[in-house]
Amino acid sequence: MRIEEIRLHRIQMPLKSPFANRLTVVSDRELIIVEAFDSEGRTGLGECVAFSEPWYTEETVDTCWHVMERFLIPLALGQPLEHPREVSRRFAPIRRNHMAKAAIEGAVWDLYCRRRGLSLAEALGGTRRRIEAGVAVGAQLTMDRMLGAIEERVSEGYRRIKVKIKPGADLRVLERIRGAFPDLPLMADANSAYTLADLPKLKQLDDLNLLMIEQPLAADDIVDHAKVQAAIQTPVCLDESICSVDDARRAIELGSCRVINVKIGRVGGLWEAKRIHDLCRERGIDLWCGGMLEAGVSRAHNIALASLPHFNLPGDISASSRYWERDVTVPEVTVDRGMISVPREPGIGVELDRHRLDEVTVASRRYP
Ligand SMILES: O=C(O)CCC(=O)c1ccccc1C(=O)O
Ligand SMILES: [Mg+2]
Repeated sequence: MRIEEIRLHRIQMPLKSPFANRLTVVSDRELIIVEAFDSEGRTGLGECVAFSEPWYTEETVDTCWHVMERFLIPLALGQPLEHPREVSRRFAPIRRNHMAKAAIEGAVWDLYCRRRGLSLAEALGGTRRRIEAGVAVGAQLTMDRMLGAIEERVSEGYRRIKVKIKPGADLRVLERIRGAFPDLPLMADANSAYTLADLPKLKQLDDLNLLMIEQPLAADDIVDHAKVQAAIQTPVCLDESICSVDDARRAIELGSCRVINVKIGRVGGLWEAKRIHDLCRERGIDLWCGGMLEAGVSRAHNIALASLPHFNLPGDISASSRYWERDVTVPEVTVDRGMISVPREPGIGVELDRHRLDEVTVASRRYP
């Protein structure tokens, strides 16, 4: 197969309600939708999940557009590709820029699958027909609102709730939530809010029966996380620290985590994500698929990935309606008694809603 043309669409969509964590508040989500075309005019879809500002990783919508336009798209166009796994090899001369790479690679996967009449889940080795849905609740202004937001998600059927914590809003908040929902599968994401000096506080979380604590320490650390995991009973999950299968291997060897949250964008694509899946299965490390407040294209990629057998915990994969009044893809993703169906149509199983895409597009370009 040859990629003859690539189109980028920069979009901006308001979230139904702002999503707050300790680092930022996201109200308007900017994203880049990627279309890759073969010579027969078939299309594959990708989505770049970088944010407008570099608070989660160093990439932004602008840096991704630049890196795709200037470096990645020229490498992707023209030369024949046998299989999407070759894309990451072709991008290897470009350092990092994982979200930019994953966006193009994702479009190539979708195109490859549509050409072959395979669903993305099948092509990746997925075995589940339905996956468990979990949901993240953003920081709230008051405790009552937090409990109300959780109640709402629980009544929608979500199988696991994640809340954001930071110093000053951690133990007390979690105790209140635990008091109101004694049996709820509950976890906390710190987005690097703590240091080793907070170890006594992190130990106190052990009484709360949390599924895990996500990314307590720095985004670039795996050494101190090993000290935390050795000192506490609650499983440590790494998010920001894992940017490749090699990062995952080193973290596992050091004992830095018992769980990994894999995000396709953060690790540079589906192929790398699948390799992390295979490694976690071999080493007995729990695994789930994270979220990026994404639109329907990336959501569809996540669902296909999470159908692999070792995704053994509910991820941050929620219904389209969790974040969007109207998404750029159809059909929308729905949650039925806490489960999401894995599409069986060729490719990612969703199409662009052109009318909606046009409504939210701020810039489009085609290459070459
Ligand atoms: O529901 C989602 O899409 C994920 C919510 C979430 O926690 C998150 C959202 C944006 C960036 C980072 C994170 C995170 O997992 O740390
Ligand atoms: Mg996280």
